[in-house]
Amino acid sequence: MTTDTKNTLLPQAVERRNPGMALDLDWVRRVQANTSAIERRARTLPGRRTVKKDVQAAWLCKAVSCIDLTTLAGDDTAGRVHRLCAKARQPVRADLLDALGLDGLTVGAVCVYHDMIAPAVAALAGSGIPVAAVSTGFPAGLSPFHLRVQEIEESVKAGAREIDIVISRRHVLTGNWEALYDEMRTFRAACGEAHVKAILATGELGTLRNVARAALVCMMAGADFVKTSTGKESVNATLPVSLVMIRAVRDYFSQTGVRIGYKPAGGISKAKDALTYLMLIKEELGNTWLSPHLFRFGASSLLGDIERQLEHHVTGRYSAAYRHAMG
Ligand SMILES: O=C[C@H](O)COP(=O)(O)O
Repeated sequence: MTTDTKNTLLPQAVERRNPGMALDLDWVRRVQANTSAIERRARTLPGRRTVKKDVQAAWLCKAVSCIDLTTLAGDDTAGRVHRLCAKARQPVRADLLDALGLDGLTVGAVCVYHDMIAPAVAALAGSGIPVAAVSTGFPAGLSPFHLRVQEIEESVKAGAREIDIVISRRHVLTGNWEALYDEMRTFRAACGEAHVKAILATGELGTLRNVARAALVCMMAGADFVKTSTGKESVNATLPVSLVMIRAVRDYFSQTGVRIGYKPAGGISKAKDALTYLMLIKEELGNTWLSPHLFRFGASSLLGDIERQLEHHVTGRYSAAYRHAMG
């Protein structure tokens, strides 16, 4: 992979949405997941394919451009969100960026709870960085349905350009694909022009087959992205789950010609893990998906480790982690 020709990784205009399609239950029921084969393939990924030096630095910058820089804590304040947004605008120190030959670099989005949209929108004004809001009774998604829909509408009105919804896990666990489809369809309609990411909460779906089927149904109902986790489940993003979801994205593309984005989220905090995910995307989906339009990391602390690695690449030294702290 090379860096973009103009040496900038700044936000670009948004491309085509997923229009969705009618629910195709035959297709959903045909979907299987060979757990042992998937786990075997996942075990081959970390550390096997390494990229070195300049290429690695370019990949790490690409990873930064794909981060949904996230704060989803009960004690979030406008001050914390302002600091996070300052980091989103300039995720890597200017001297490091210079040494890496990049003119511009931002993260993909800033992801917050509904109440923090206004300070985030204000702090990101003019940057082109979208605000993503978690809505629909995040993280459990168990508030009354009409309130979940209303929350989306309020978040869009407050300026969120991306909405991360949580699905009702029980629809998956009971195989009620019609209910999941209708729910997702309603959420997507409430989003209007805002892009919608469907959080599957894969750690609570029981089986990889359920993960594959849930991803497919959400795509049929118009999800622009499928996302693994809220970050609040006991098991969040994993490589086997990612393989299953990425292959669902690939199948959906081959059947419909529509590209859906993928967002692993929760527990991704190391630069080397980010590289593994980028390799996985490249190998399974191809270079087109290595773009913030089609790939995001949901992460609160990944950026700090990537910046440390980039600093090491440029200066040959590591500084203490607190020098790259946020919040
Ligand atoms: O969607 C993003 C996650 O909530 C972030 O999870 P993390 O704090 O484990 O990086």
